[in-house]
Amino acid sequence: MTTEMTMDAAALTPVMRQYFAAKEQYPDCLMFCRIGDFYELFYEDAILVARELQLTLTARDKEKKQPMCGVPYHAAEVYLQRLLRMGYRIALCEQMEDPKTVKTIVRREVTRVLTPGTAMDPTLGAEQSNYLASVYMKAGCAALALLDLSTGEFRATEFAGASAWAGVVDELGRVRPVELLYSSGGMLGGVNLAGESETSAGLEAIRTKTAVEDWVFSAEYVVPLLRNHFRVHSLDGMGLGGHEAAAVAAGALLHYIQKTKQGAVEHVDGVRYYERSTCLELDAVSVRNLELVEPLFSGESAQTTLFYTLDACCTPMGKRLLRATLLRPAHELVEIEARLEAVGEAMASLRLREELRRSMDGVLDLERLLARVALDSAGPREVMALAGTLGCLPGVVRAVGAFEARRWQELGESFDALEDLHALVVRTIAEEPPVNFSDGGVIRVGVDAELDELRELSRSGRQALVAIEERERARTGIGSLKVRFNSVFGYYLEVTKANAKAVPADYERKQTLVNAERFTTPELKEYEAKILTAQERSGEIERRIFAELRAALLAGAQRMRATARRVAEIDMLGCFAHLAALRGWVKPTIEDSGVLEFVQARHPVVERRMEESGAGRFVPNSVYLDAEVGPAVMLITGPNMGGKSTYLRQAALLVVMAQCGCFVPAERMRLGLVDRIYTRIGASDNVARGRSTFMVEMTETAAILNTATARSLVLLDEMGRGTATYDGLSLAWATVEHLHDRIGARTLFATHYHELTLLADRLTRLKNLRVTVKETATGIVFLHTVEAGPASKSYGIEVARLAGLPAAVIGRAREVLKLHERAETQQVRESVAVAEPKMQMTMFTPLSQRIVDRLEAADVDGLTPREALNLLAELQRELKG
Ligand SMILES: Nc1ncnc2c1ncn2[C@@H]1O[C@H](COP(=O)(O)OP(=O)(O)OP(=O)(O)O)[C@@H](O)[C@H]1O
Repeated sequence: MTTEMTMDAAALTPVMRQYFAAKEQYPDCLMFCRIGDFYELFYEDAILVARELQLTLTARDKEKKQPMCGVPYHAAEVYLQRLLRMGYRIALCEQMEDPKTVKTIVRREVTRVLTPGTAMDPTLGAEQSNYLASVYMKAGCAALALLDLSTGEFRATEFAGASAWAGVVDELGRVRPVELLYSSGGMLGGVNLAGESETSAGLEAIRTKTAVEDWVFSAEYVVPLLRNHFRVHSLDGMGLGGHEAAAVAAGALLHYIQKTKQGAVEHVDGVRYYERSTCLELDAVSVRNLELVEPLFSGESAQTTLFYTLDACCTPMGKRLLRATLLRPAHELVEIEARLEAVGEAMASLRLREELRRSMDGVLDLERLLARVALDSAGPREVMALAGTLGCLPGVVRAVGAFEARRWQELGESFDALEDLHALVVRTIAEEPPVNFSDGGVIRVGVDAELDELRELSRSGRQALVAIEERERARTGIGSLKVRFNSVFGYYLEVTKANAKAVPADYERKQTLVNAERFTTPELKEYEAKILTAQERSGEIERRIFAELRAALLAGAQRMRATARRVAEIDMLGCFAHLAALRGWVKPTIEDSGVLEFVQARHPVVERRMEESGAGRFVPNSVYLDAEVGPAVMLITGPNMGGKSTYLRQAALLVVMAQCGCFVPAERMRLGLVDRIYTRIGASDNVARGRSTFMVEMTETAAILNTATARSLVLLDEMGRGTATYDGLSLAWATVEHLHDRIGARTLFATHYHELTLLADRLTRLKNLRVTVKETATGIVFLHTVEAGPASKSYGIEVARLAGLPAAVIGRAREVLKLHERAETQQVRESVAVAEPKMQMTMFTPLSQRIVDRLEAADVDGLTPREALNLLAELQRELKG
């Protein structure tokens, strides 16, 4: 608030005083102040919102010192959502009394705070999540908690050691929360959240970062808070025992939800401790590079993602689980095999598979409907939709029961079909309830005797009115006379102006309009009172019964969420089976070894896109890697556009799919469990964020070399391209050696440096592969097959010719290339020699070292010419031996 505005505050109207009081409580929120039919904003908020939403800025006073703008109450939702999407926080300051009944100014209070992480965005896609995150760091340990209020999913994790914070940032980069909470006094606030470190891309993407008071982040405060909310004695059962930091992060989230008054959040009925090591780890860079769930560049079509290609799920829960699974594929043999077995069985029977998938046809978003019931934003129609979904569940269990695989059996046996809850809703709510409560008729006939009686009363009352209308028409002879109702005047008799003369003396005038006169009679008043009281009372009863129903449903929240999880898994496995059958995919063999083998495999996304666009057929390829006995490193050379990147990505995607429990597009695949996939692929768009491409590349490479294990899969594409040729070559060279000698990870290394292919002579577990081309009279044709051996030449100039570079430039480039190749061959011979440690040693035998020492010791200035000549002769003698 500026000084000028504070001064104004002294002479404020009562409404403005209320406004300032609210604003003081929620200084970081845009204050939407309800005044009559509008939400009004004032001062800086008004200026900002008018600009962001292109609203007209007005003022409350003549001098224009109190800027103001507003949006109509009934259309506010759209505006609020737009601001939330921009990352703003909003406080709703509502009228707490009915203006009609209050003589003085109505009381106003902030009833709810909307923030990107707490508000439900109605346009949120079924497969998307709306995570609110919170981070907490204490000595050597960094914790992260995530909550999706739209489904009730709530989990927390911890990272330890020197790279604990990097772990949190990486997880944030993968999960992409919309809002992040951190301790206002914590070190994170100042240092890392400002986005200073190289690894903070995960943080930069989060628009809304909210500082929460420091004291909230303490076990003393949050542990009882969590225990009370979940109604448990100890948090150990949720896996939080011994994970105090994770509990603190989770507790801070719960505190925030309560502080921002999100209403009843019974559907948030537990928090789960999770560990990343139980899954195949994918860092944020790889998730992005491999386009697992989002296209590489935002705004591009999502059709390039693995998620898009694999999503044949029938339910929103299935879609969300598929997406989450792609980000965290399994790393346990037993788990993966259980899924593959289930998929295989469902794939084998078209009839049973179709029955299973059809059984989920009517299943809507159980978790989100439940969340709406909990947050009290569900109307009668939503509750009926929930019932519709509950009604489908017995069919789902039946369909699952037809299978024999262990996983299907487990899912079927633990499946709670929630028949009691379904029956309860159906028993209580009318078959086709109105959208709004005020219309009445939400509760089914027969549920409450008093309600039925009152309804009968108002029905007969309305019939009586029809009778009155008819009788009065006959009595007055006015054919157009009508009995009508409005909320201000109640029931009345309406007569057109022209007929006003014929009105009898016992009519009491109520209101005069341009064309008509309105009257009442004592009899009409009496019926009016009867009908209105009956309606009011039945409204009360309907609301009470609805609230009871809501409470009963919420009491079953935990069961519903457990069922939703089962539906999600059934759906995802059904989807995998469907794809396997449709596209002829095969079951991968998973084992505990260092092997990665696929035969005649295809890139699932590229293949599908080629099919859809009619761009020809994808050429299948094979690979064989074995970290234990070799070959562990494959060096892939070949022309641009030859298919190197596609080959690399294909390997990673197949590993991800297999470890998710999905069949794969190949003739055969054998996979020793992969603990982590690392990718360093192509140029990223970090340049736009002000970082050099080379710096990013080296940071990513450093992360790989420092953390990859013998069980990892490493993909390196075009390493070293961002710097001078020899720098790049040397770095790539040393990197390959390190991966080969020290780490022994399964590695695919695509490169333009042909010099590297010479490494195959020296590194026993390295092999060369090349993408092939056919040279024809008119130029080169890409065959896209991968075969053993190094590429014979670069073809870069050929590709440039295909791209349409002028003939003169192409000709000259060929000349320059020849010159360089001659010089380079020489240089490379030398570098191979240097790379051999043995040869390096021969430069410094003990003998020559003595000569060097003597030369170094000689006092050149003090030597006479004769002494110098003697020394020289002596040294020469020694050398000649
Ligand atoms: N096996 C394949 N079958 C059919 N088309 C393929 C195959 N592999 C790649 N392609 C197509 O060839 C084109 C080039 O592939 P890719 O980008 O993988 O080549 P590259 O060798 O990595 O090129 P650069 O070195 O320029 O990055 C892409 O359009 C891709 O769809």
